[in-house]
Amino acid sequence: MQIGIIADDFTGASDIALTLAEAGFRVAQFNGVPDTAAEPGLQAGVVALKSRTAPVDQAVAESLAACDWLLAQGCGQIVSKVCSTFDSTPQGNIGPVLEALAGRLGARHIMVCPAFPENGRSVYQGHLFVGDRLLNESGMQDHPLTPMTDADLRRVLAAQTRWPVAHVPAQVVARGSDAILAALPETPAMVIVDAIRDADLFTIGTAARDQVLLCGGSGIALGLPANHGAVRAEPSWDPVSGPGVVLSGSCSRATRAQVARFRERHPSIEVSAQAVMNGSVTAEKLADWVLGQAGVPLVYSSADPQAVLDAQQAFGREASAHAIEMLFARLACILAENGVSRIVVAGGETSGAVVSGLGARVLYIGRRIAPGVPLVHVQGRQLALALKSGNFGDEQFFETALAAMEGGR
Ligand SMILES: Nc1ncnc2c1ncn2[C@@H]1O[C@H](COP(=O)(O)OP(=O)(O)O)[C@@H](O)[C@H]1O
Ligand SMILES: O=C(O)[C@@H](O)C(=O)COP(=O)(O)O
Repeated sequence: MQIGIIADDFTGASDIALTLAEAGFRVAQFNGVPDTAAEPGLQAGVVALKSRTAPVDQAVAESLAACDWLLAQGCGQIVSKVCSTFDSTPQGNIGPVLEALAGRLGARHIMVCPAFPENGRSVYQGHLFVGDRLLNESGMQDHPLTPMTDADLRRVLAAQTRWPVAHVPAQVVARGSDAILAALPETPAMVIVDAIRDADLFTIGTAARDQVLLCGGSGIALGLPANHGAVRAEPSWDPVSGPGVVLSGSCSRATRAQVARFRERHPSIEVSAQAVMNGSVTAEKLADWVLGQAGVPLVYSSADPQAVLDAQQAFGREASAHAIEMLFARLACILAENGVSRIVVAGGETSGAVVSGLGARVLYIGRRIAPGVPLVHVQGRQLALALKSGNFGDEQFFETALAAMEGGR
């Protein structure tokens, strides 16, 4: 393997795995740190962790374990994959994880760029935009676990690390990869690099040829396979048919619109945090309901910011999130055991829980359903998944994903 990715959540992992696959690399997603060697012939491995919201010590330990495994597979470059909206808790895992990885790898500079222009995330003058809004006005300020209230990435990162945080502005990036390298400070630093177009990310990829450690969203990987001579290609997909289900634990704006649309045309059931916490809803009861439906049903806990806030005030932020995630994990496990073979999941934390519930250790990446979301196939099983990041996909995403799994559109 040449490039190793440590992803802080599962949707993010499949997002960057798609970028690498489309750039022509043979890639697999590993859910958690594997305890055996990877199959031969892979050029990139993505280790998916559920560390974005974990306590700092745990996130650091898991990231180092992932790094060690990737180094043992031969990787010469490590990418720490974070969200394109730079999601982190107020305690902040991104800075401490990068410090630890830099220590392990001997990195002096860490270029940091979460831009994903195709999905509207751009970094300009150190600030992160979602479309034409600053991050803190994009809806991310209401995220259930990682509210983002500051768009200045230099300030966000500086609050999480003892390292100096430098900045390479768009004007320098536009001058090319040598200009980026020349702009890196002489002393060790984390460096926010602006990118507003894919072309900027390709330039950053070229500049990063000899950098042992990088940090970013999936866009940071756009130009990396070309450094190894890879040529762009569409990943292949073997169709999977059979019963399907949509599981949505994401409360992000895009997901709520997708839920609203899907509900109009398909059987659906809402799960409230209250019902999960008082035990009146269980995975077993939900599975009975799902398996009794004609067509593809939707189970969702997706709720607006006020409902989420009410639940958090009543039961606690972590406790309500954890209980809902465990419900989806158990539900997915029962459904797969009963023949459900197409599962669309909305939400990064939710996807982590579901994939763990399914006991899926290795995922192969198929073609794209939407920017940042590939079809994925669980190794050794007739089971297709789509792990959709909260804010990705258009309103028809769920229907598109289910059809794409069967080979159609
Ligand atoms: N109704 C709800 N009330 C409180 N928390 C919720 C509710 N529904 C989902 N959650 C929690 O919110 C979090 C959503 O995060 P995630 O799945 O990563 O979605 P996204 O990709 O949109 O960020 C999960 O931990 C989930 O369990
Ligand atoms: O970079 C991104 O935006 C995604 O790859 C990602 O990490 C999304 O996280 P969630 O919104 O929590 O699914």
